[in-house]
Amino acid sequence: MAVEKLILALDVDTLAEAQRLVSLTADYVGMYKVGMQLYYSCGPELLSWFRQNNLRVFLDLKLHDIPNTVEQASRVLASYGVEMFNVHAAGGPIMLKAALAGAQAGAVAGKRPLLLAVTVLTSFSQSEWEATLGQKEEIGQRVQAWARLARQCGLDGVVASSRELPLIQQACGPEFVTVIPGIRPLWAAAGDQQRIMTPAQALRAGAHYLVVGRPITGSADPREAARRVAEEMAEVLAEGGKMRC
Ligand SMILES: O=C(O)c1cc(=O)[nH]c(=O)n1[C@@H]1O[C@H](COP(=O)(O)O)[C@@H](O)[C@H]1O
Repeated sequence: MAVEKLILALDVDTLAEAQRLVSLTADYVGMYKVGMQLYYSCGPELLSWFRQNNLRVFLDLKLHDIPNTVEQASRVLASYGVEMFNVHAAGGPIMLKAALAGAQAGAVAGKRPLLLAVTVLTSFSQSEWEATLGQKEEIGQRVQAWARLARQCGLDGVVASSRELPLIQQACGPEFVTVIPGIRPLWAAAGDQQRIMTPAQALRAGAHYLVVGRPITGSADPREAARRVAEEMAEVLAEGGKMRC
């Protein structure tokens, strides 16, 4: 059965390849992420295929520009009827509020997408963050500050690594949506991801959604890889269900 909290990152070049991955994984995956690679390659028309097939989409284009540009782009993205999309928290409060206004203006049938703020990319380690960007603070502190800012600006949640979940929850409460990439089952290679956790660890830490890409899409058997991730998640979710009873 599909795990609603599992988002598969369709980082491929063509709609045909995306469709192949969807047909292999639809039994296990709750939502699909369309990111820069697929969107820039195919254009917005590809989203109509997802709409026609009632597939939920996280449109990951990470907007970051002056407020007016982000507001107008957000209006356009919201009009595609996607479930969620994202902007960079580093754009600051005026840009974040402009993104929200744009999302509201583009809402389809009165329903706007969830708007998420990307915090510190999961590909940064603390040492690289300090050495290459000259940052002085802990990544966790920056993520927490940006999560708090996003919430104050009316956004629905953040994209962050699972390691920062306690700090985000402390600042923003348990309802603030957390979308967590940098997910690596024990059997998958980390690649360029630095701040990682397994699906089970991330769910136990309280993540609302997990984003998984290459461990599934780069596998020789994407269907089996998706099944294994979904099974690991379902076990933890079942534990949570028992605890609540
Ligand atoms: O916004 C994102 O989705 C995102 C933010 C982030 O900090 N780290 C991150 O990996 N992502 C995206 O999540 C996906 C992770 O893919 P894999 O590393 O292949 O599992 C990619 O499509 C990234 O673009």
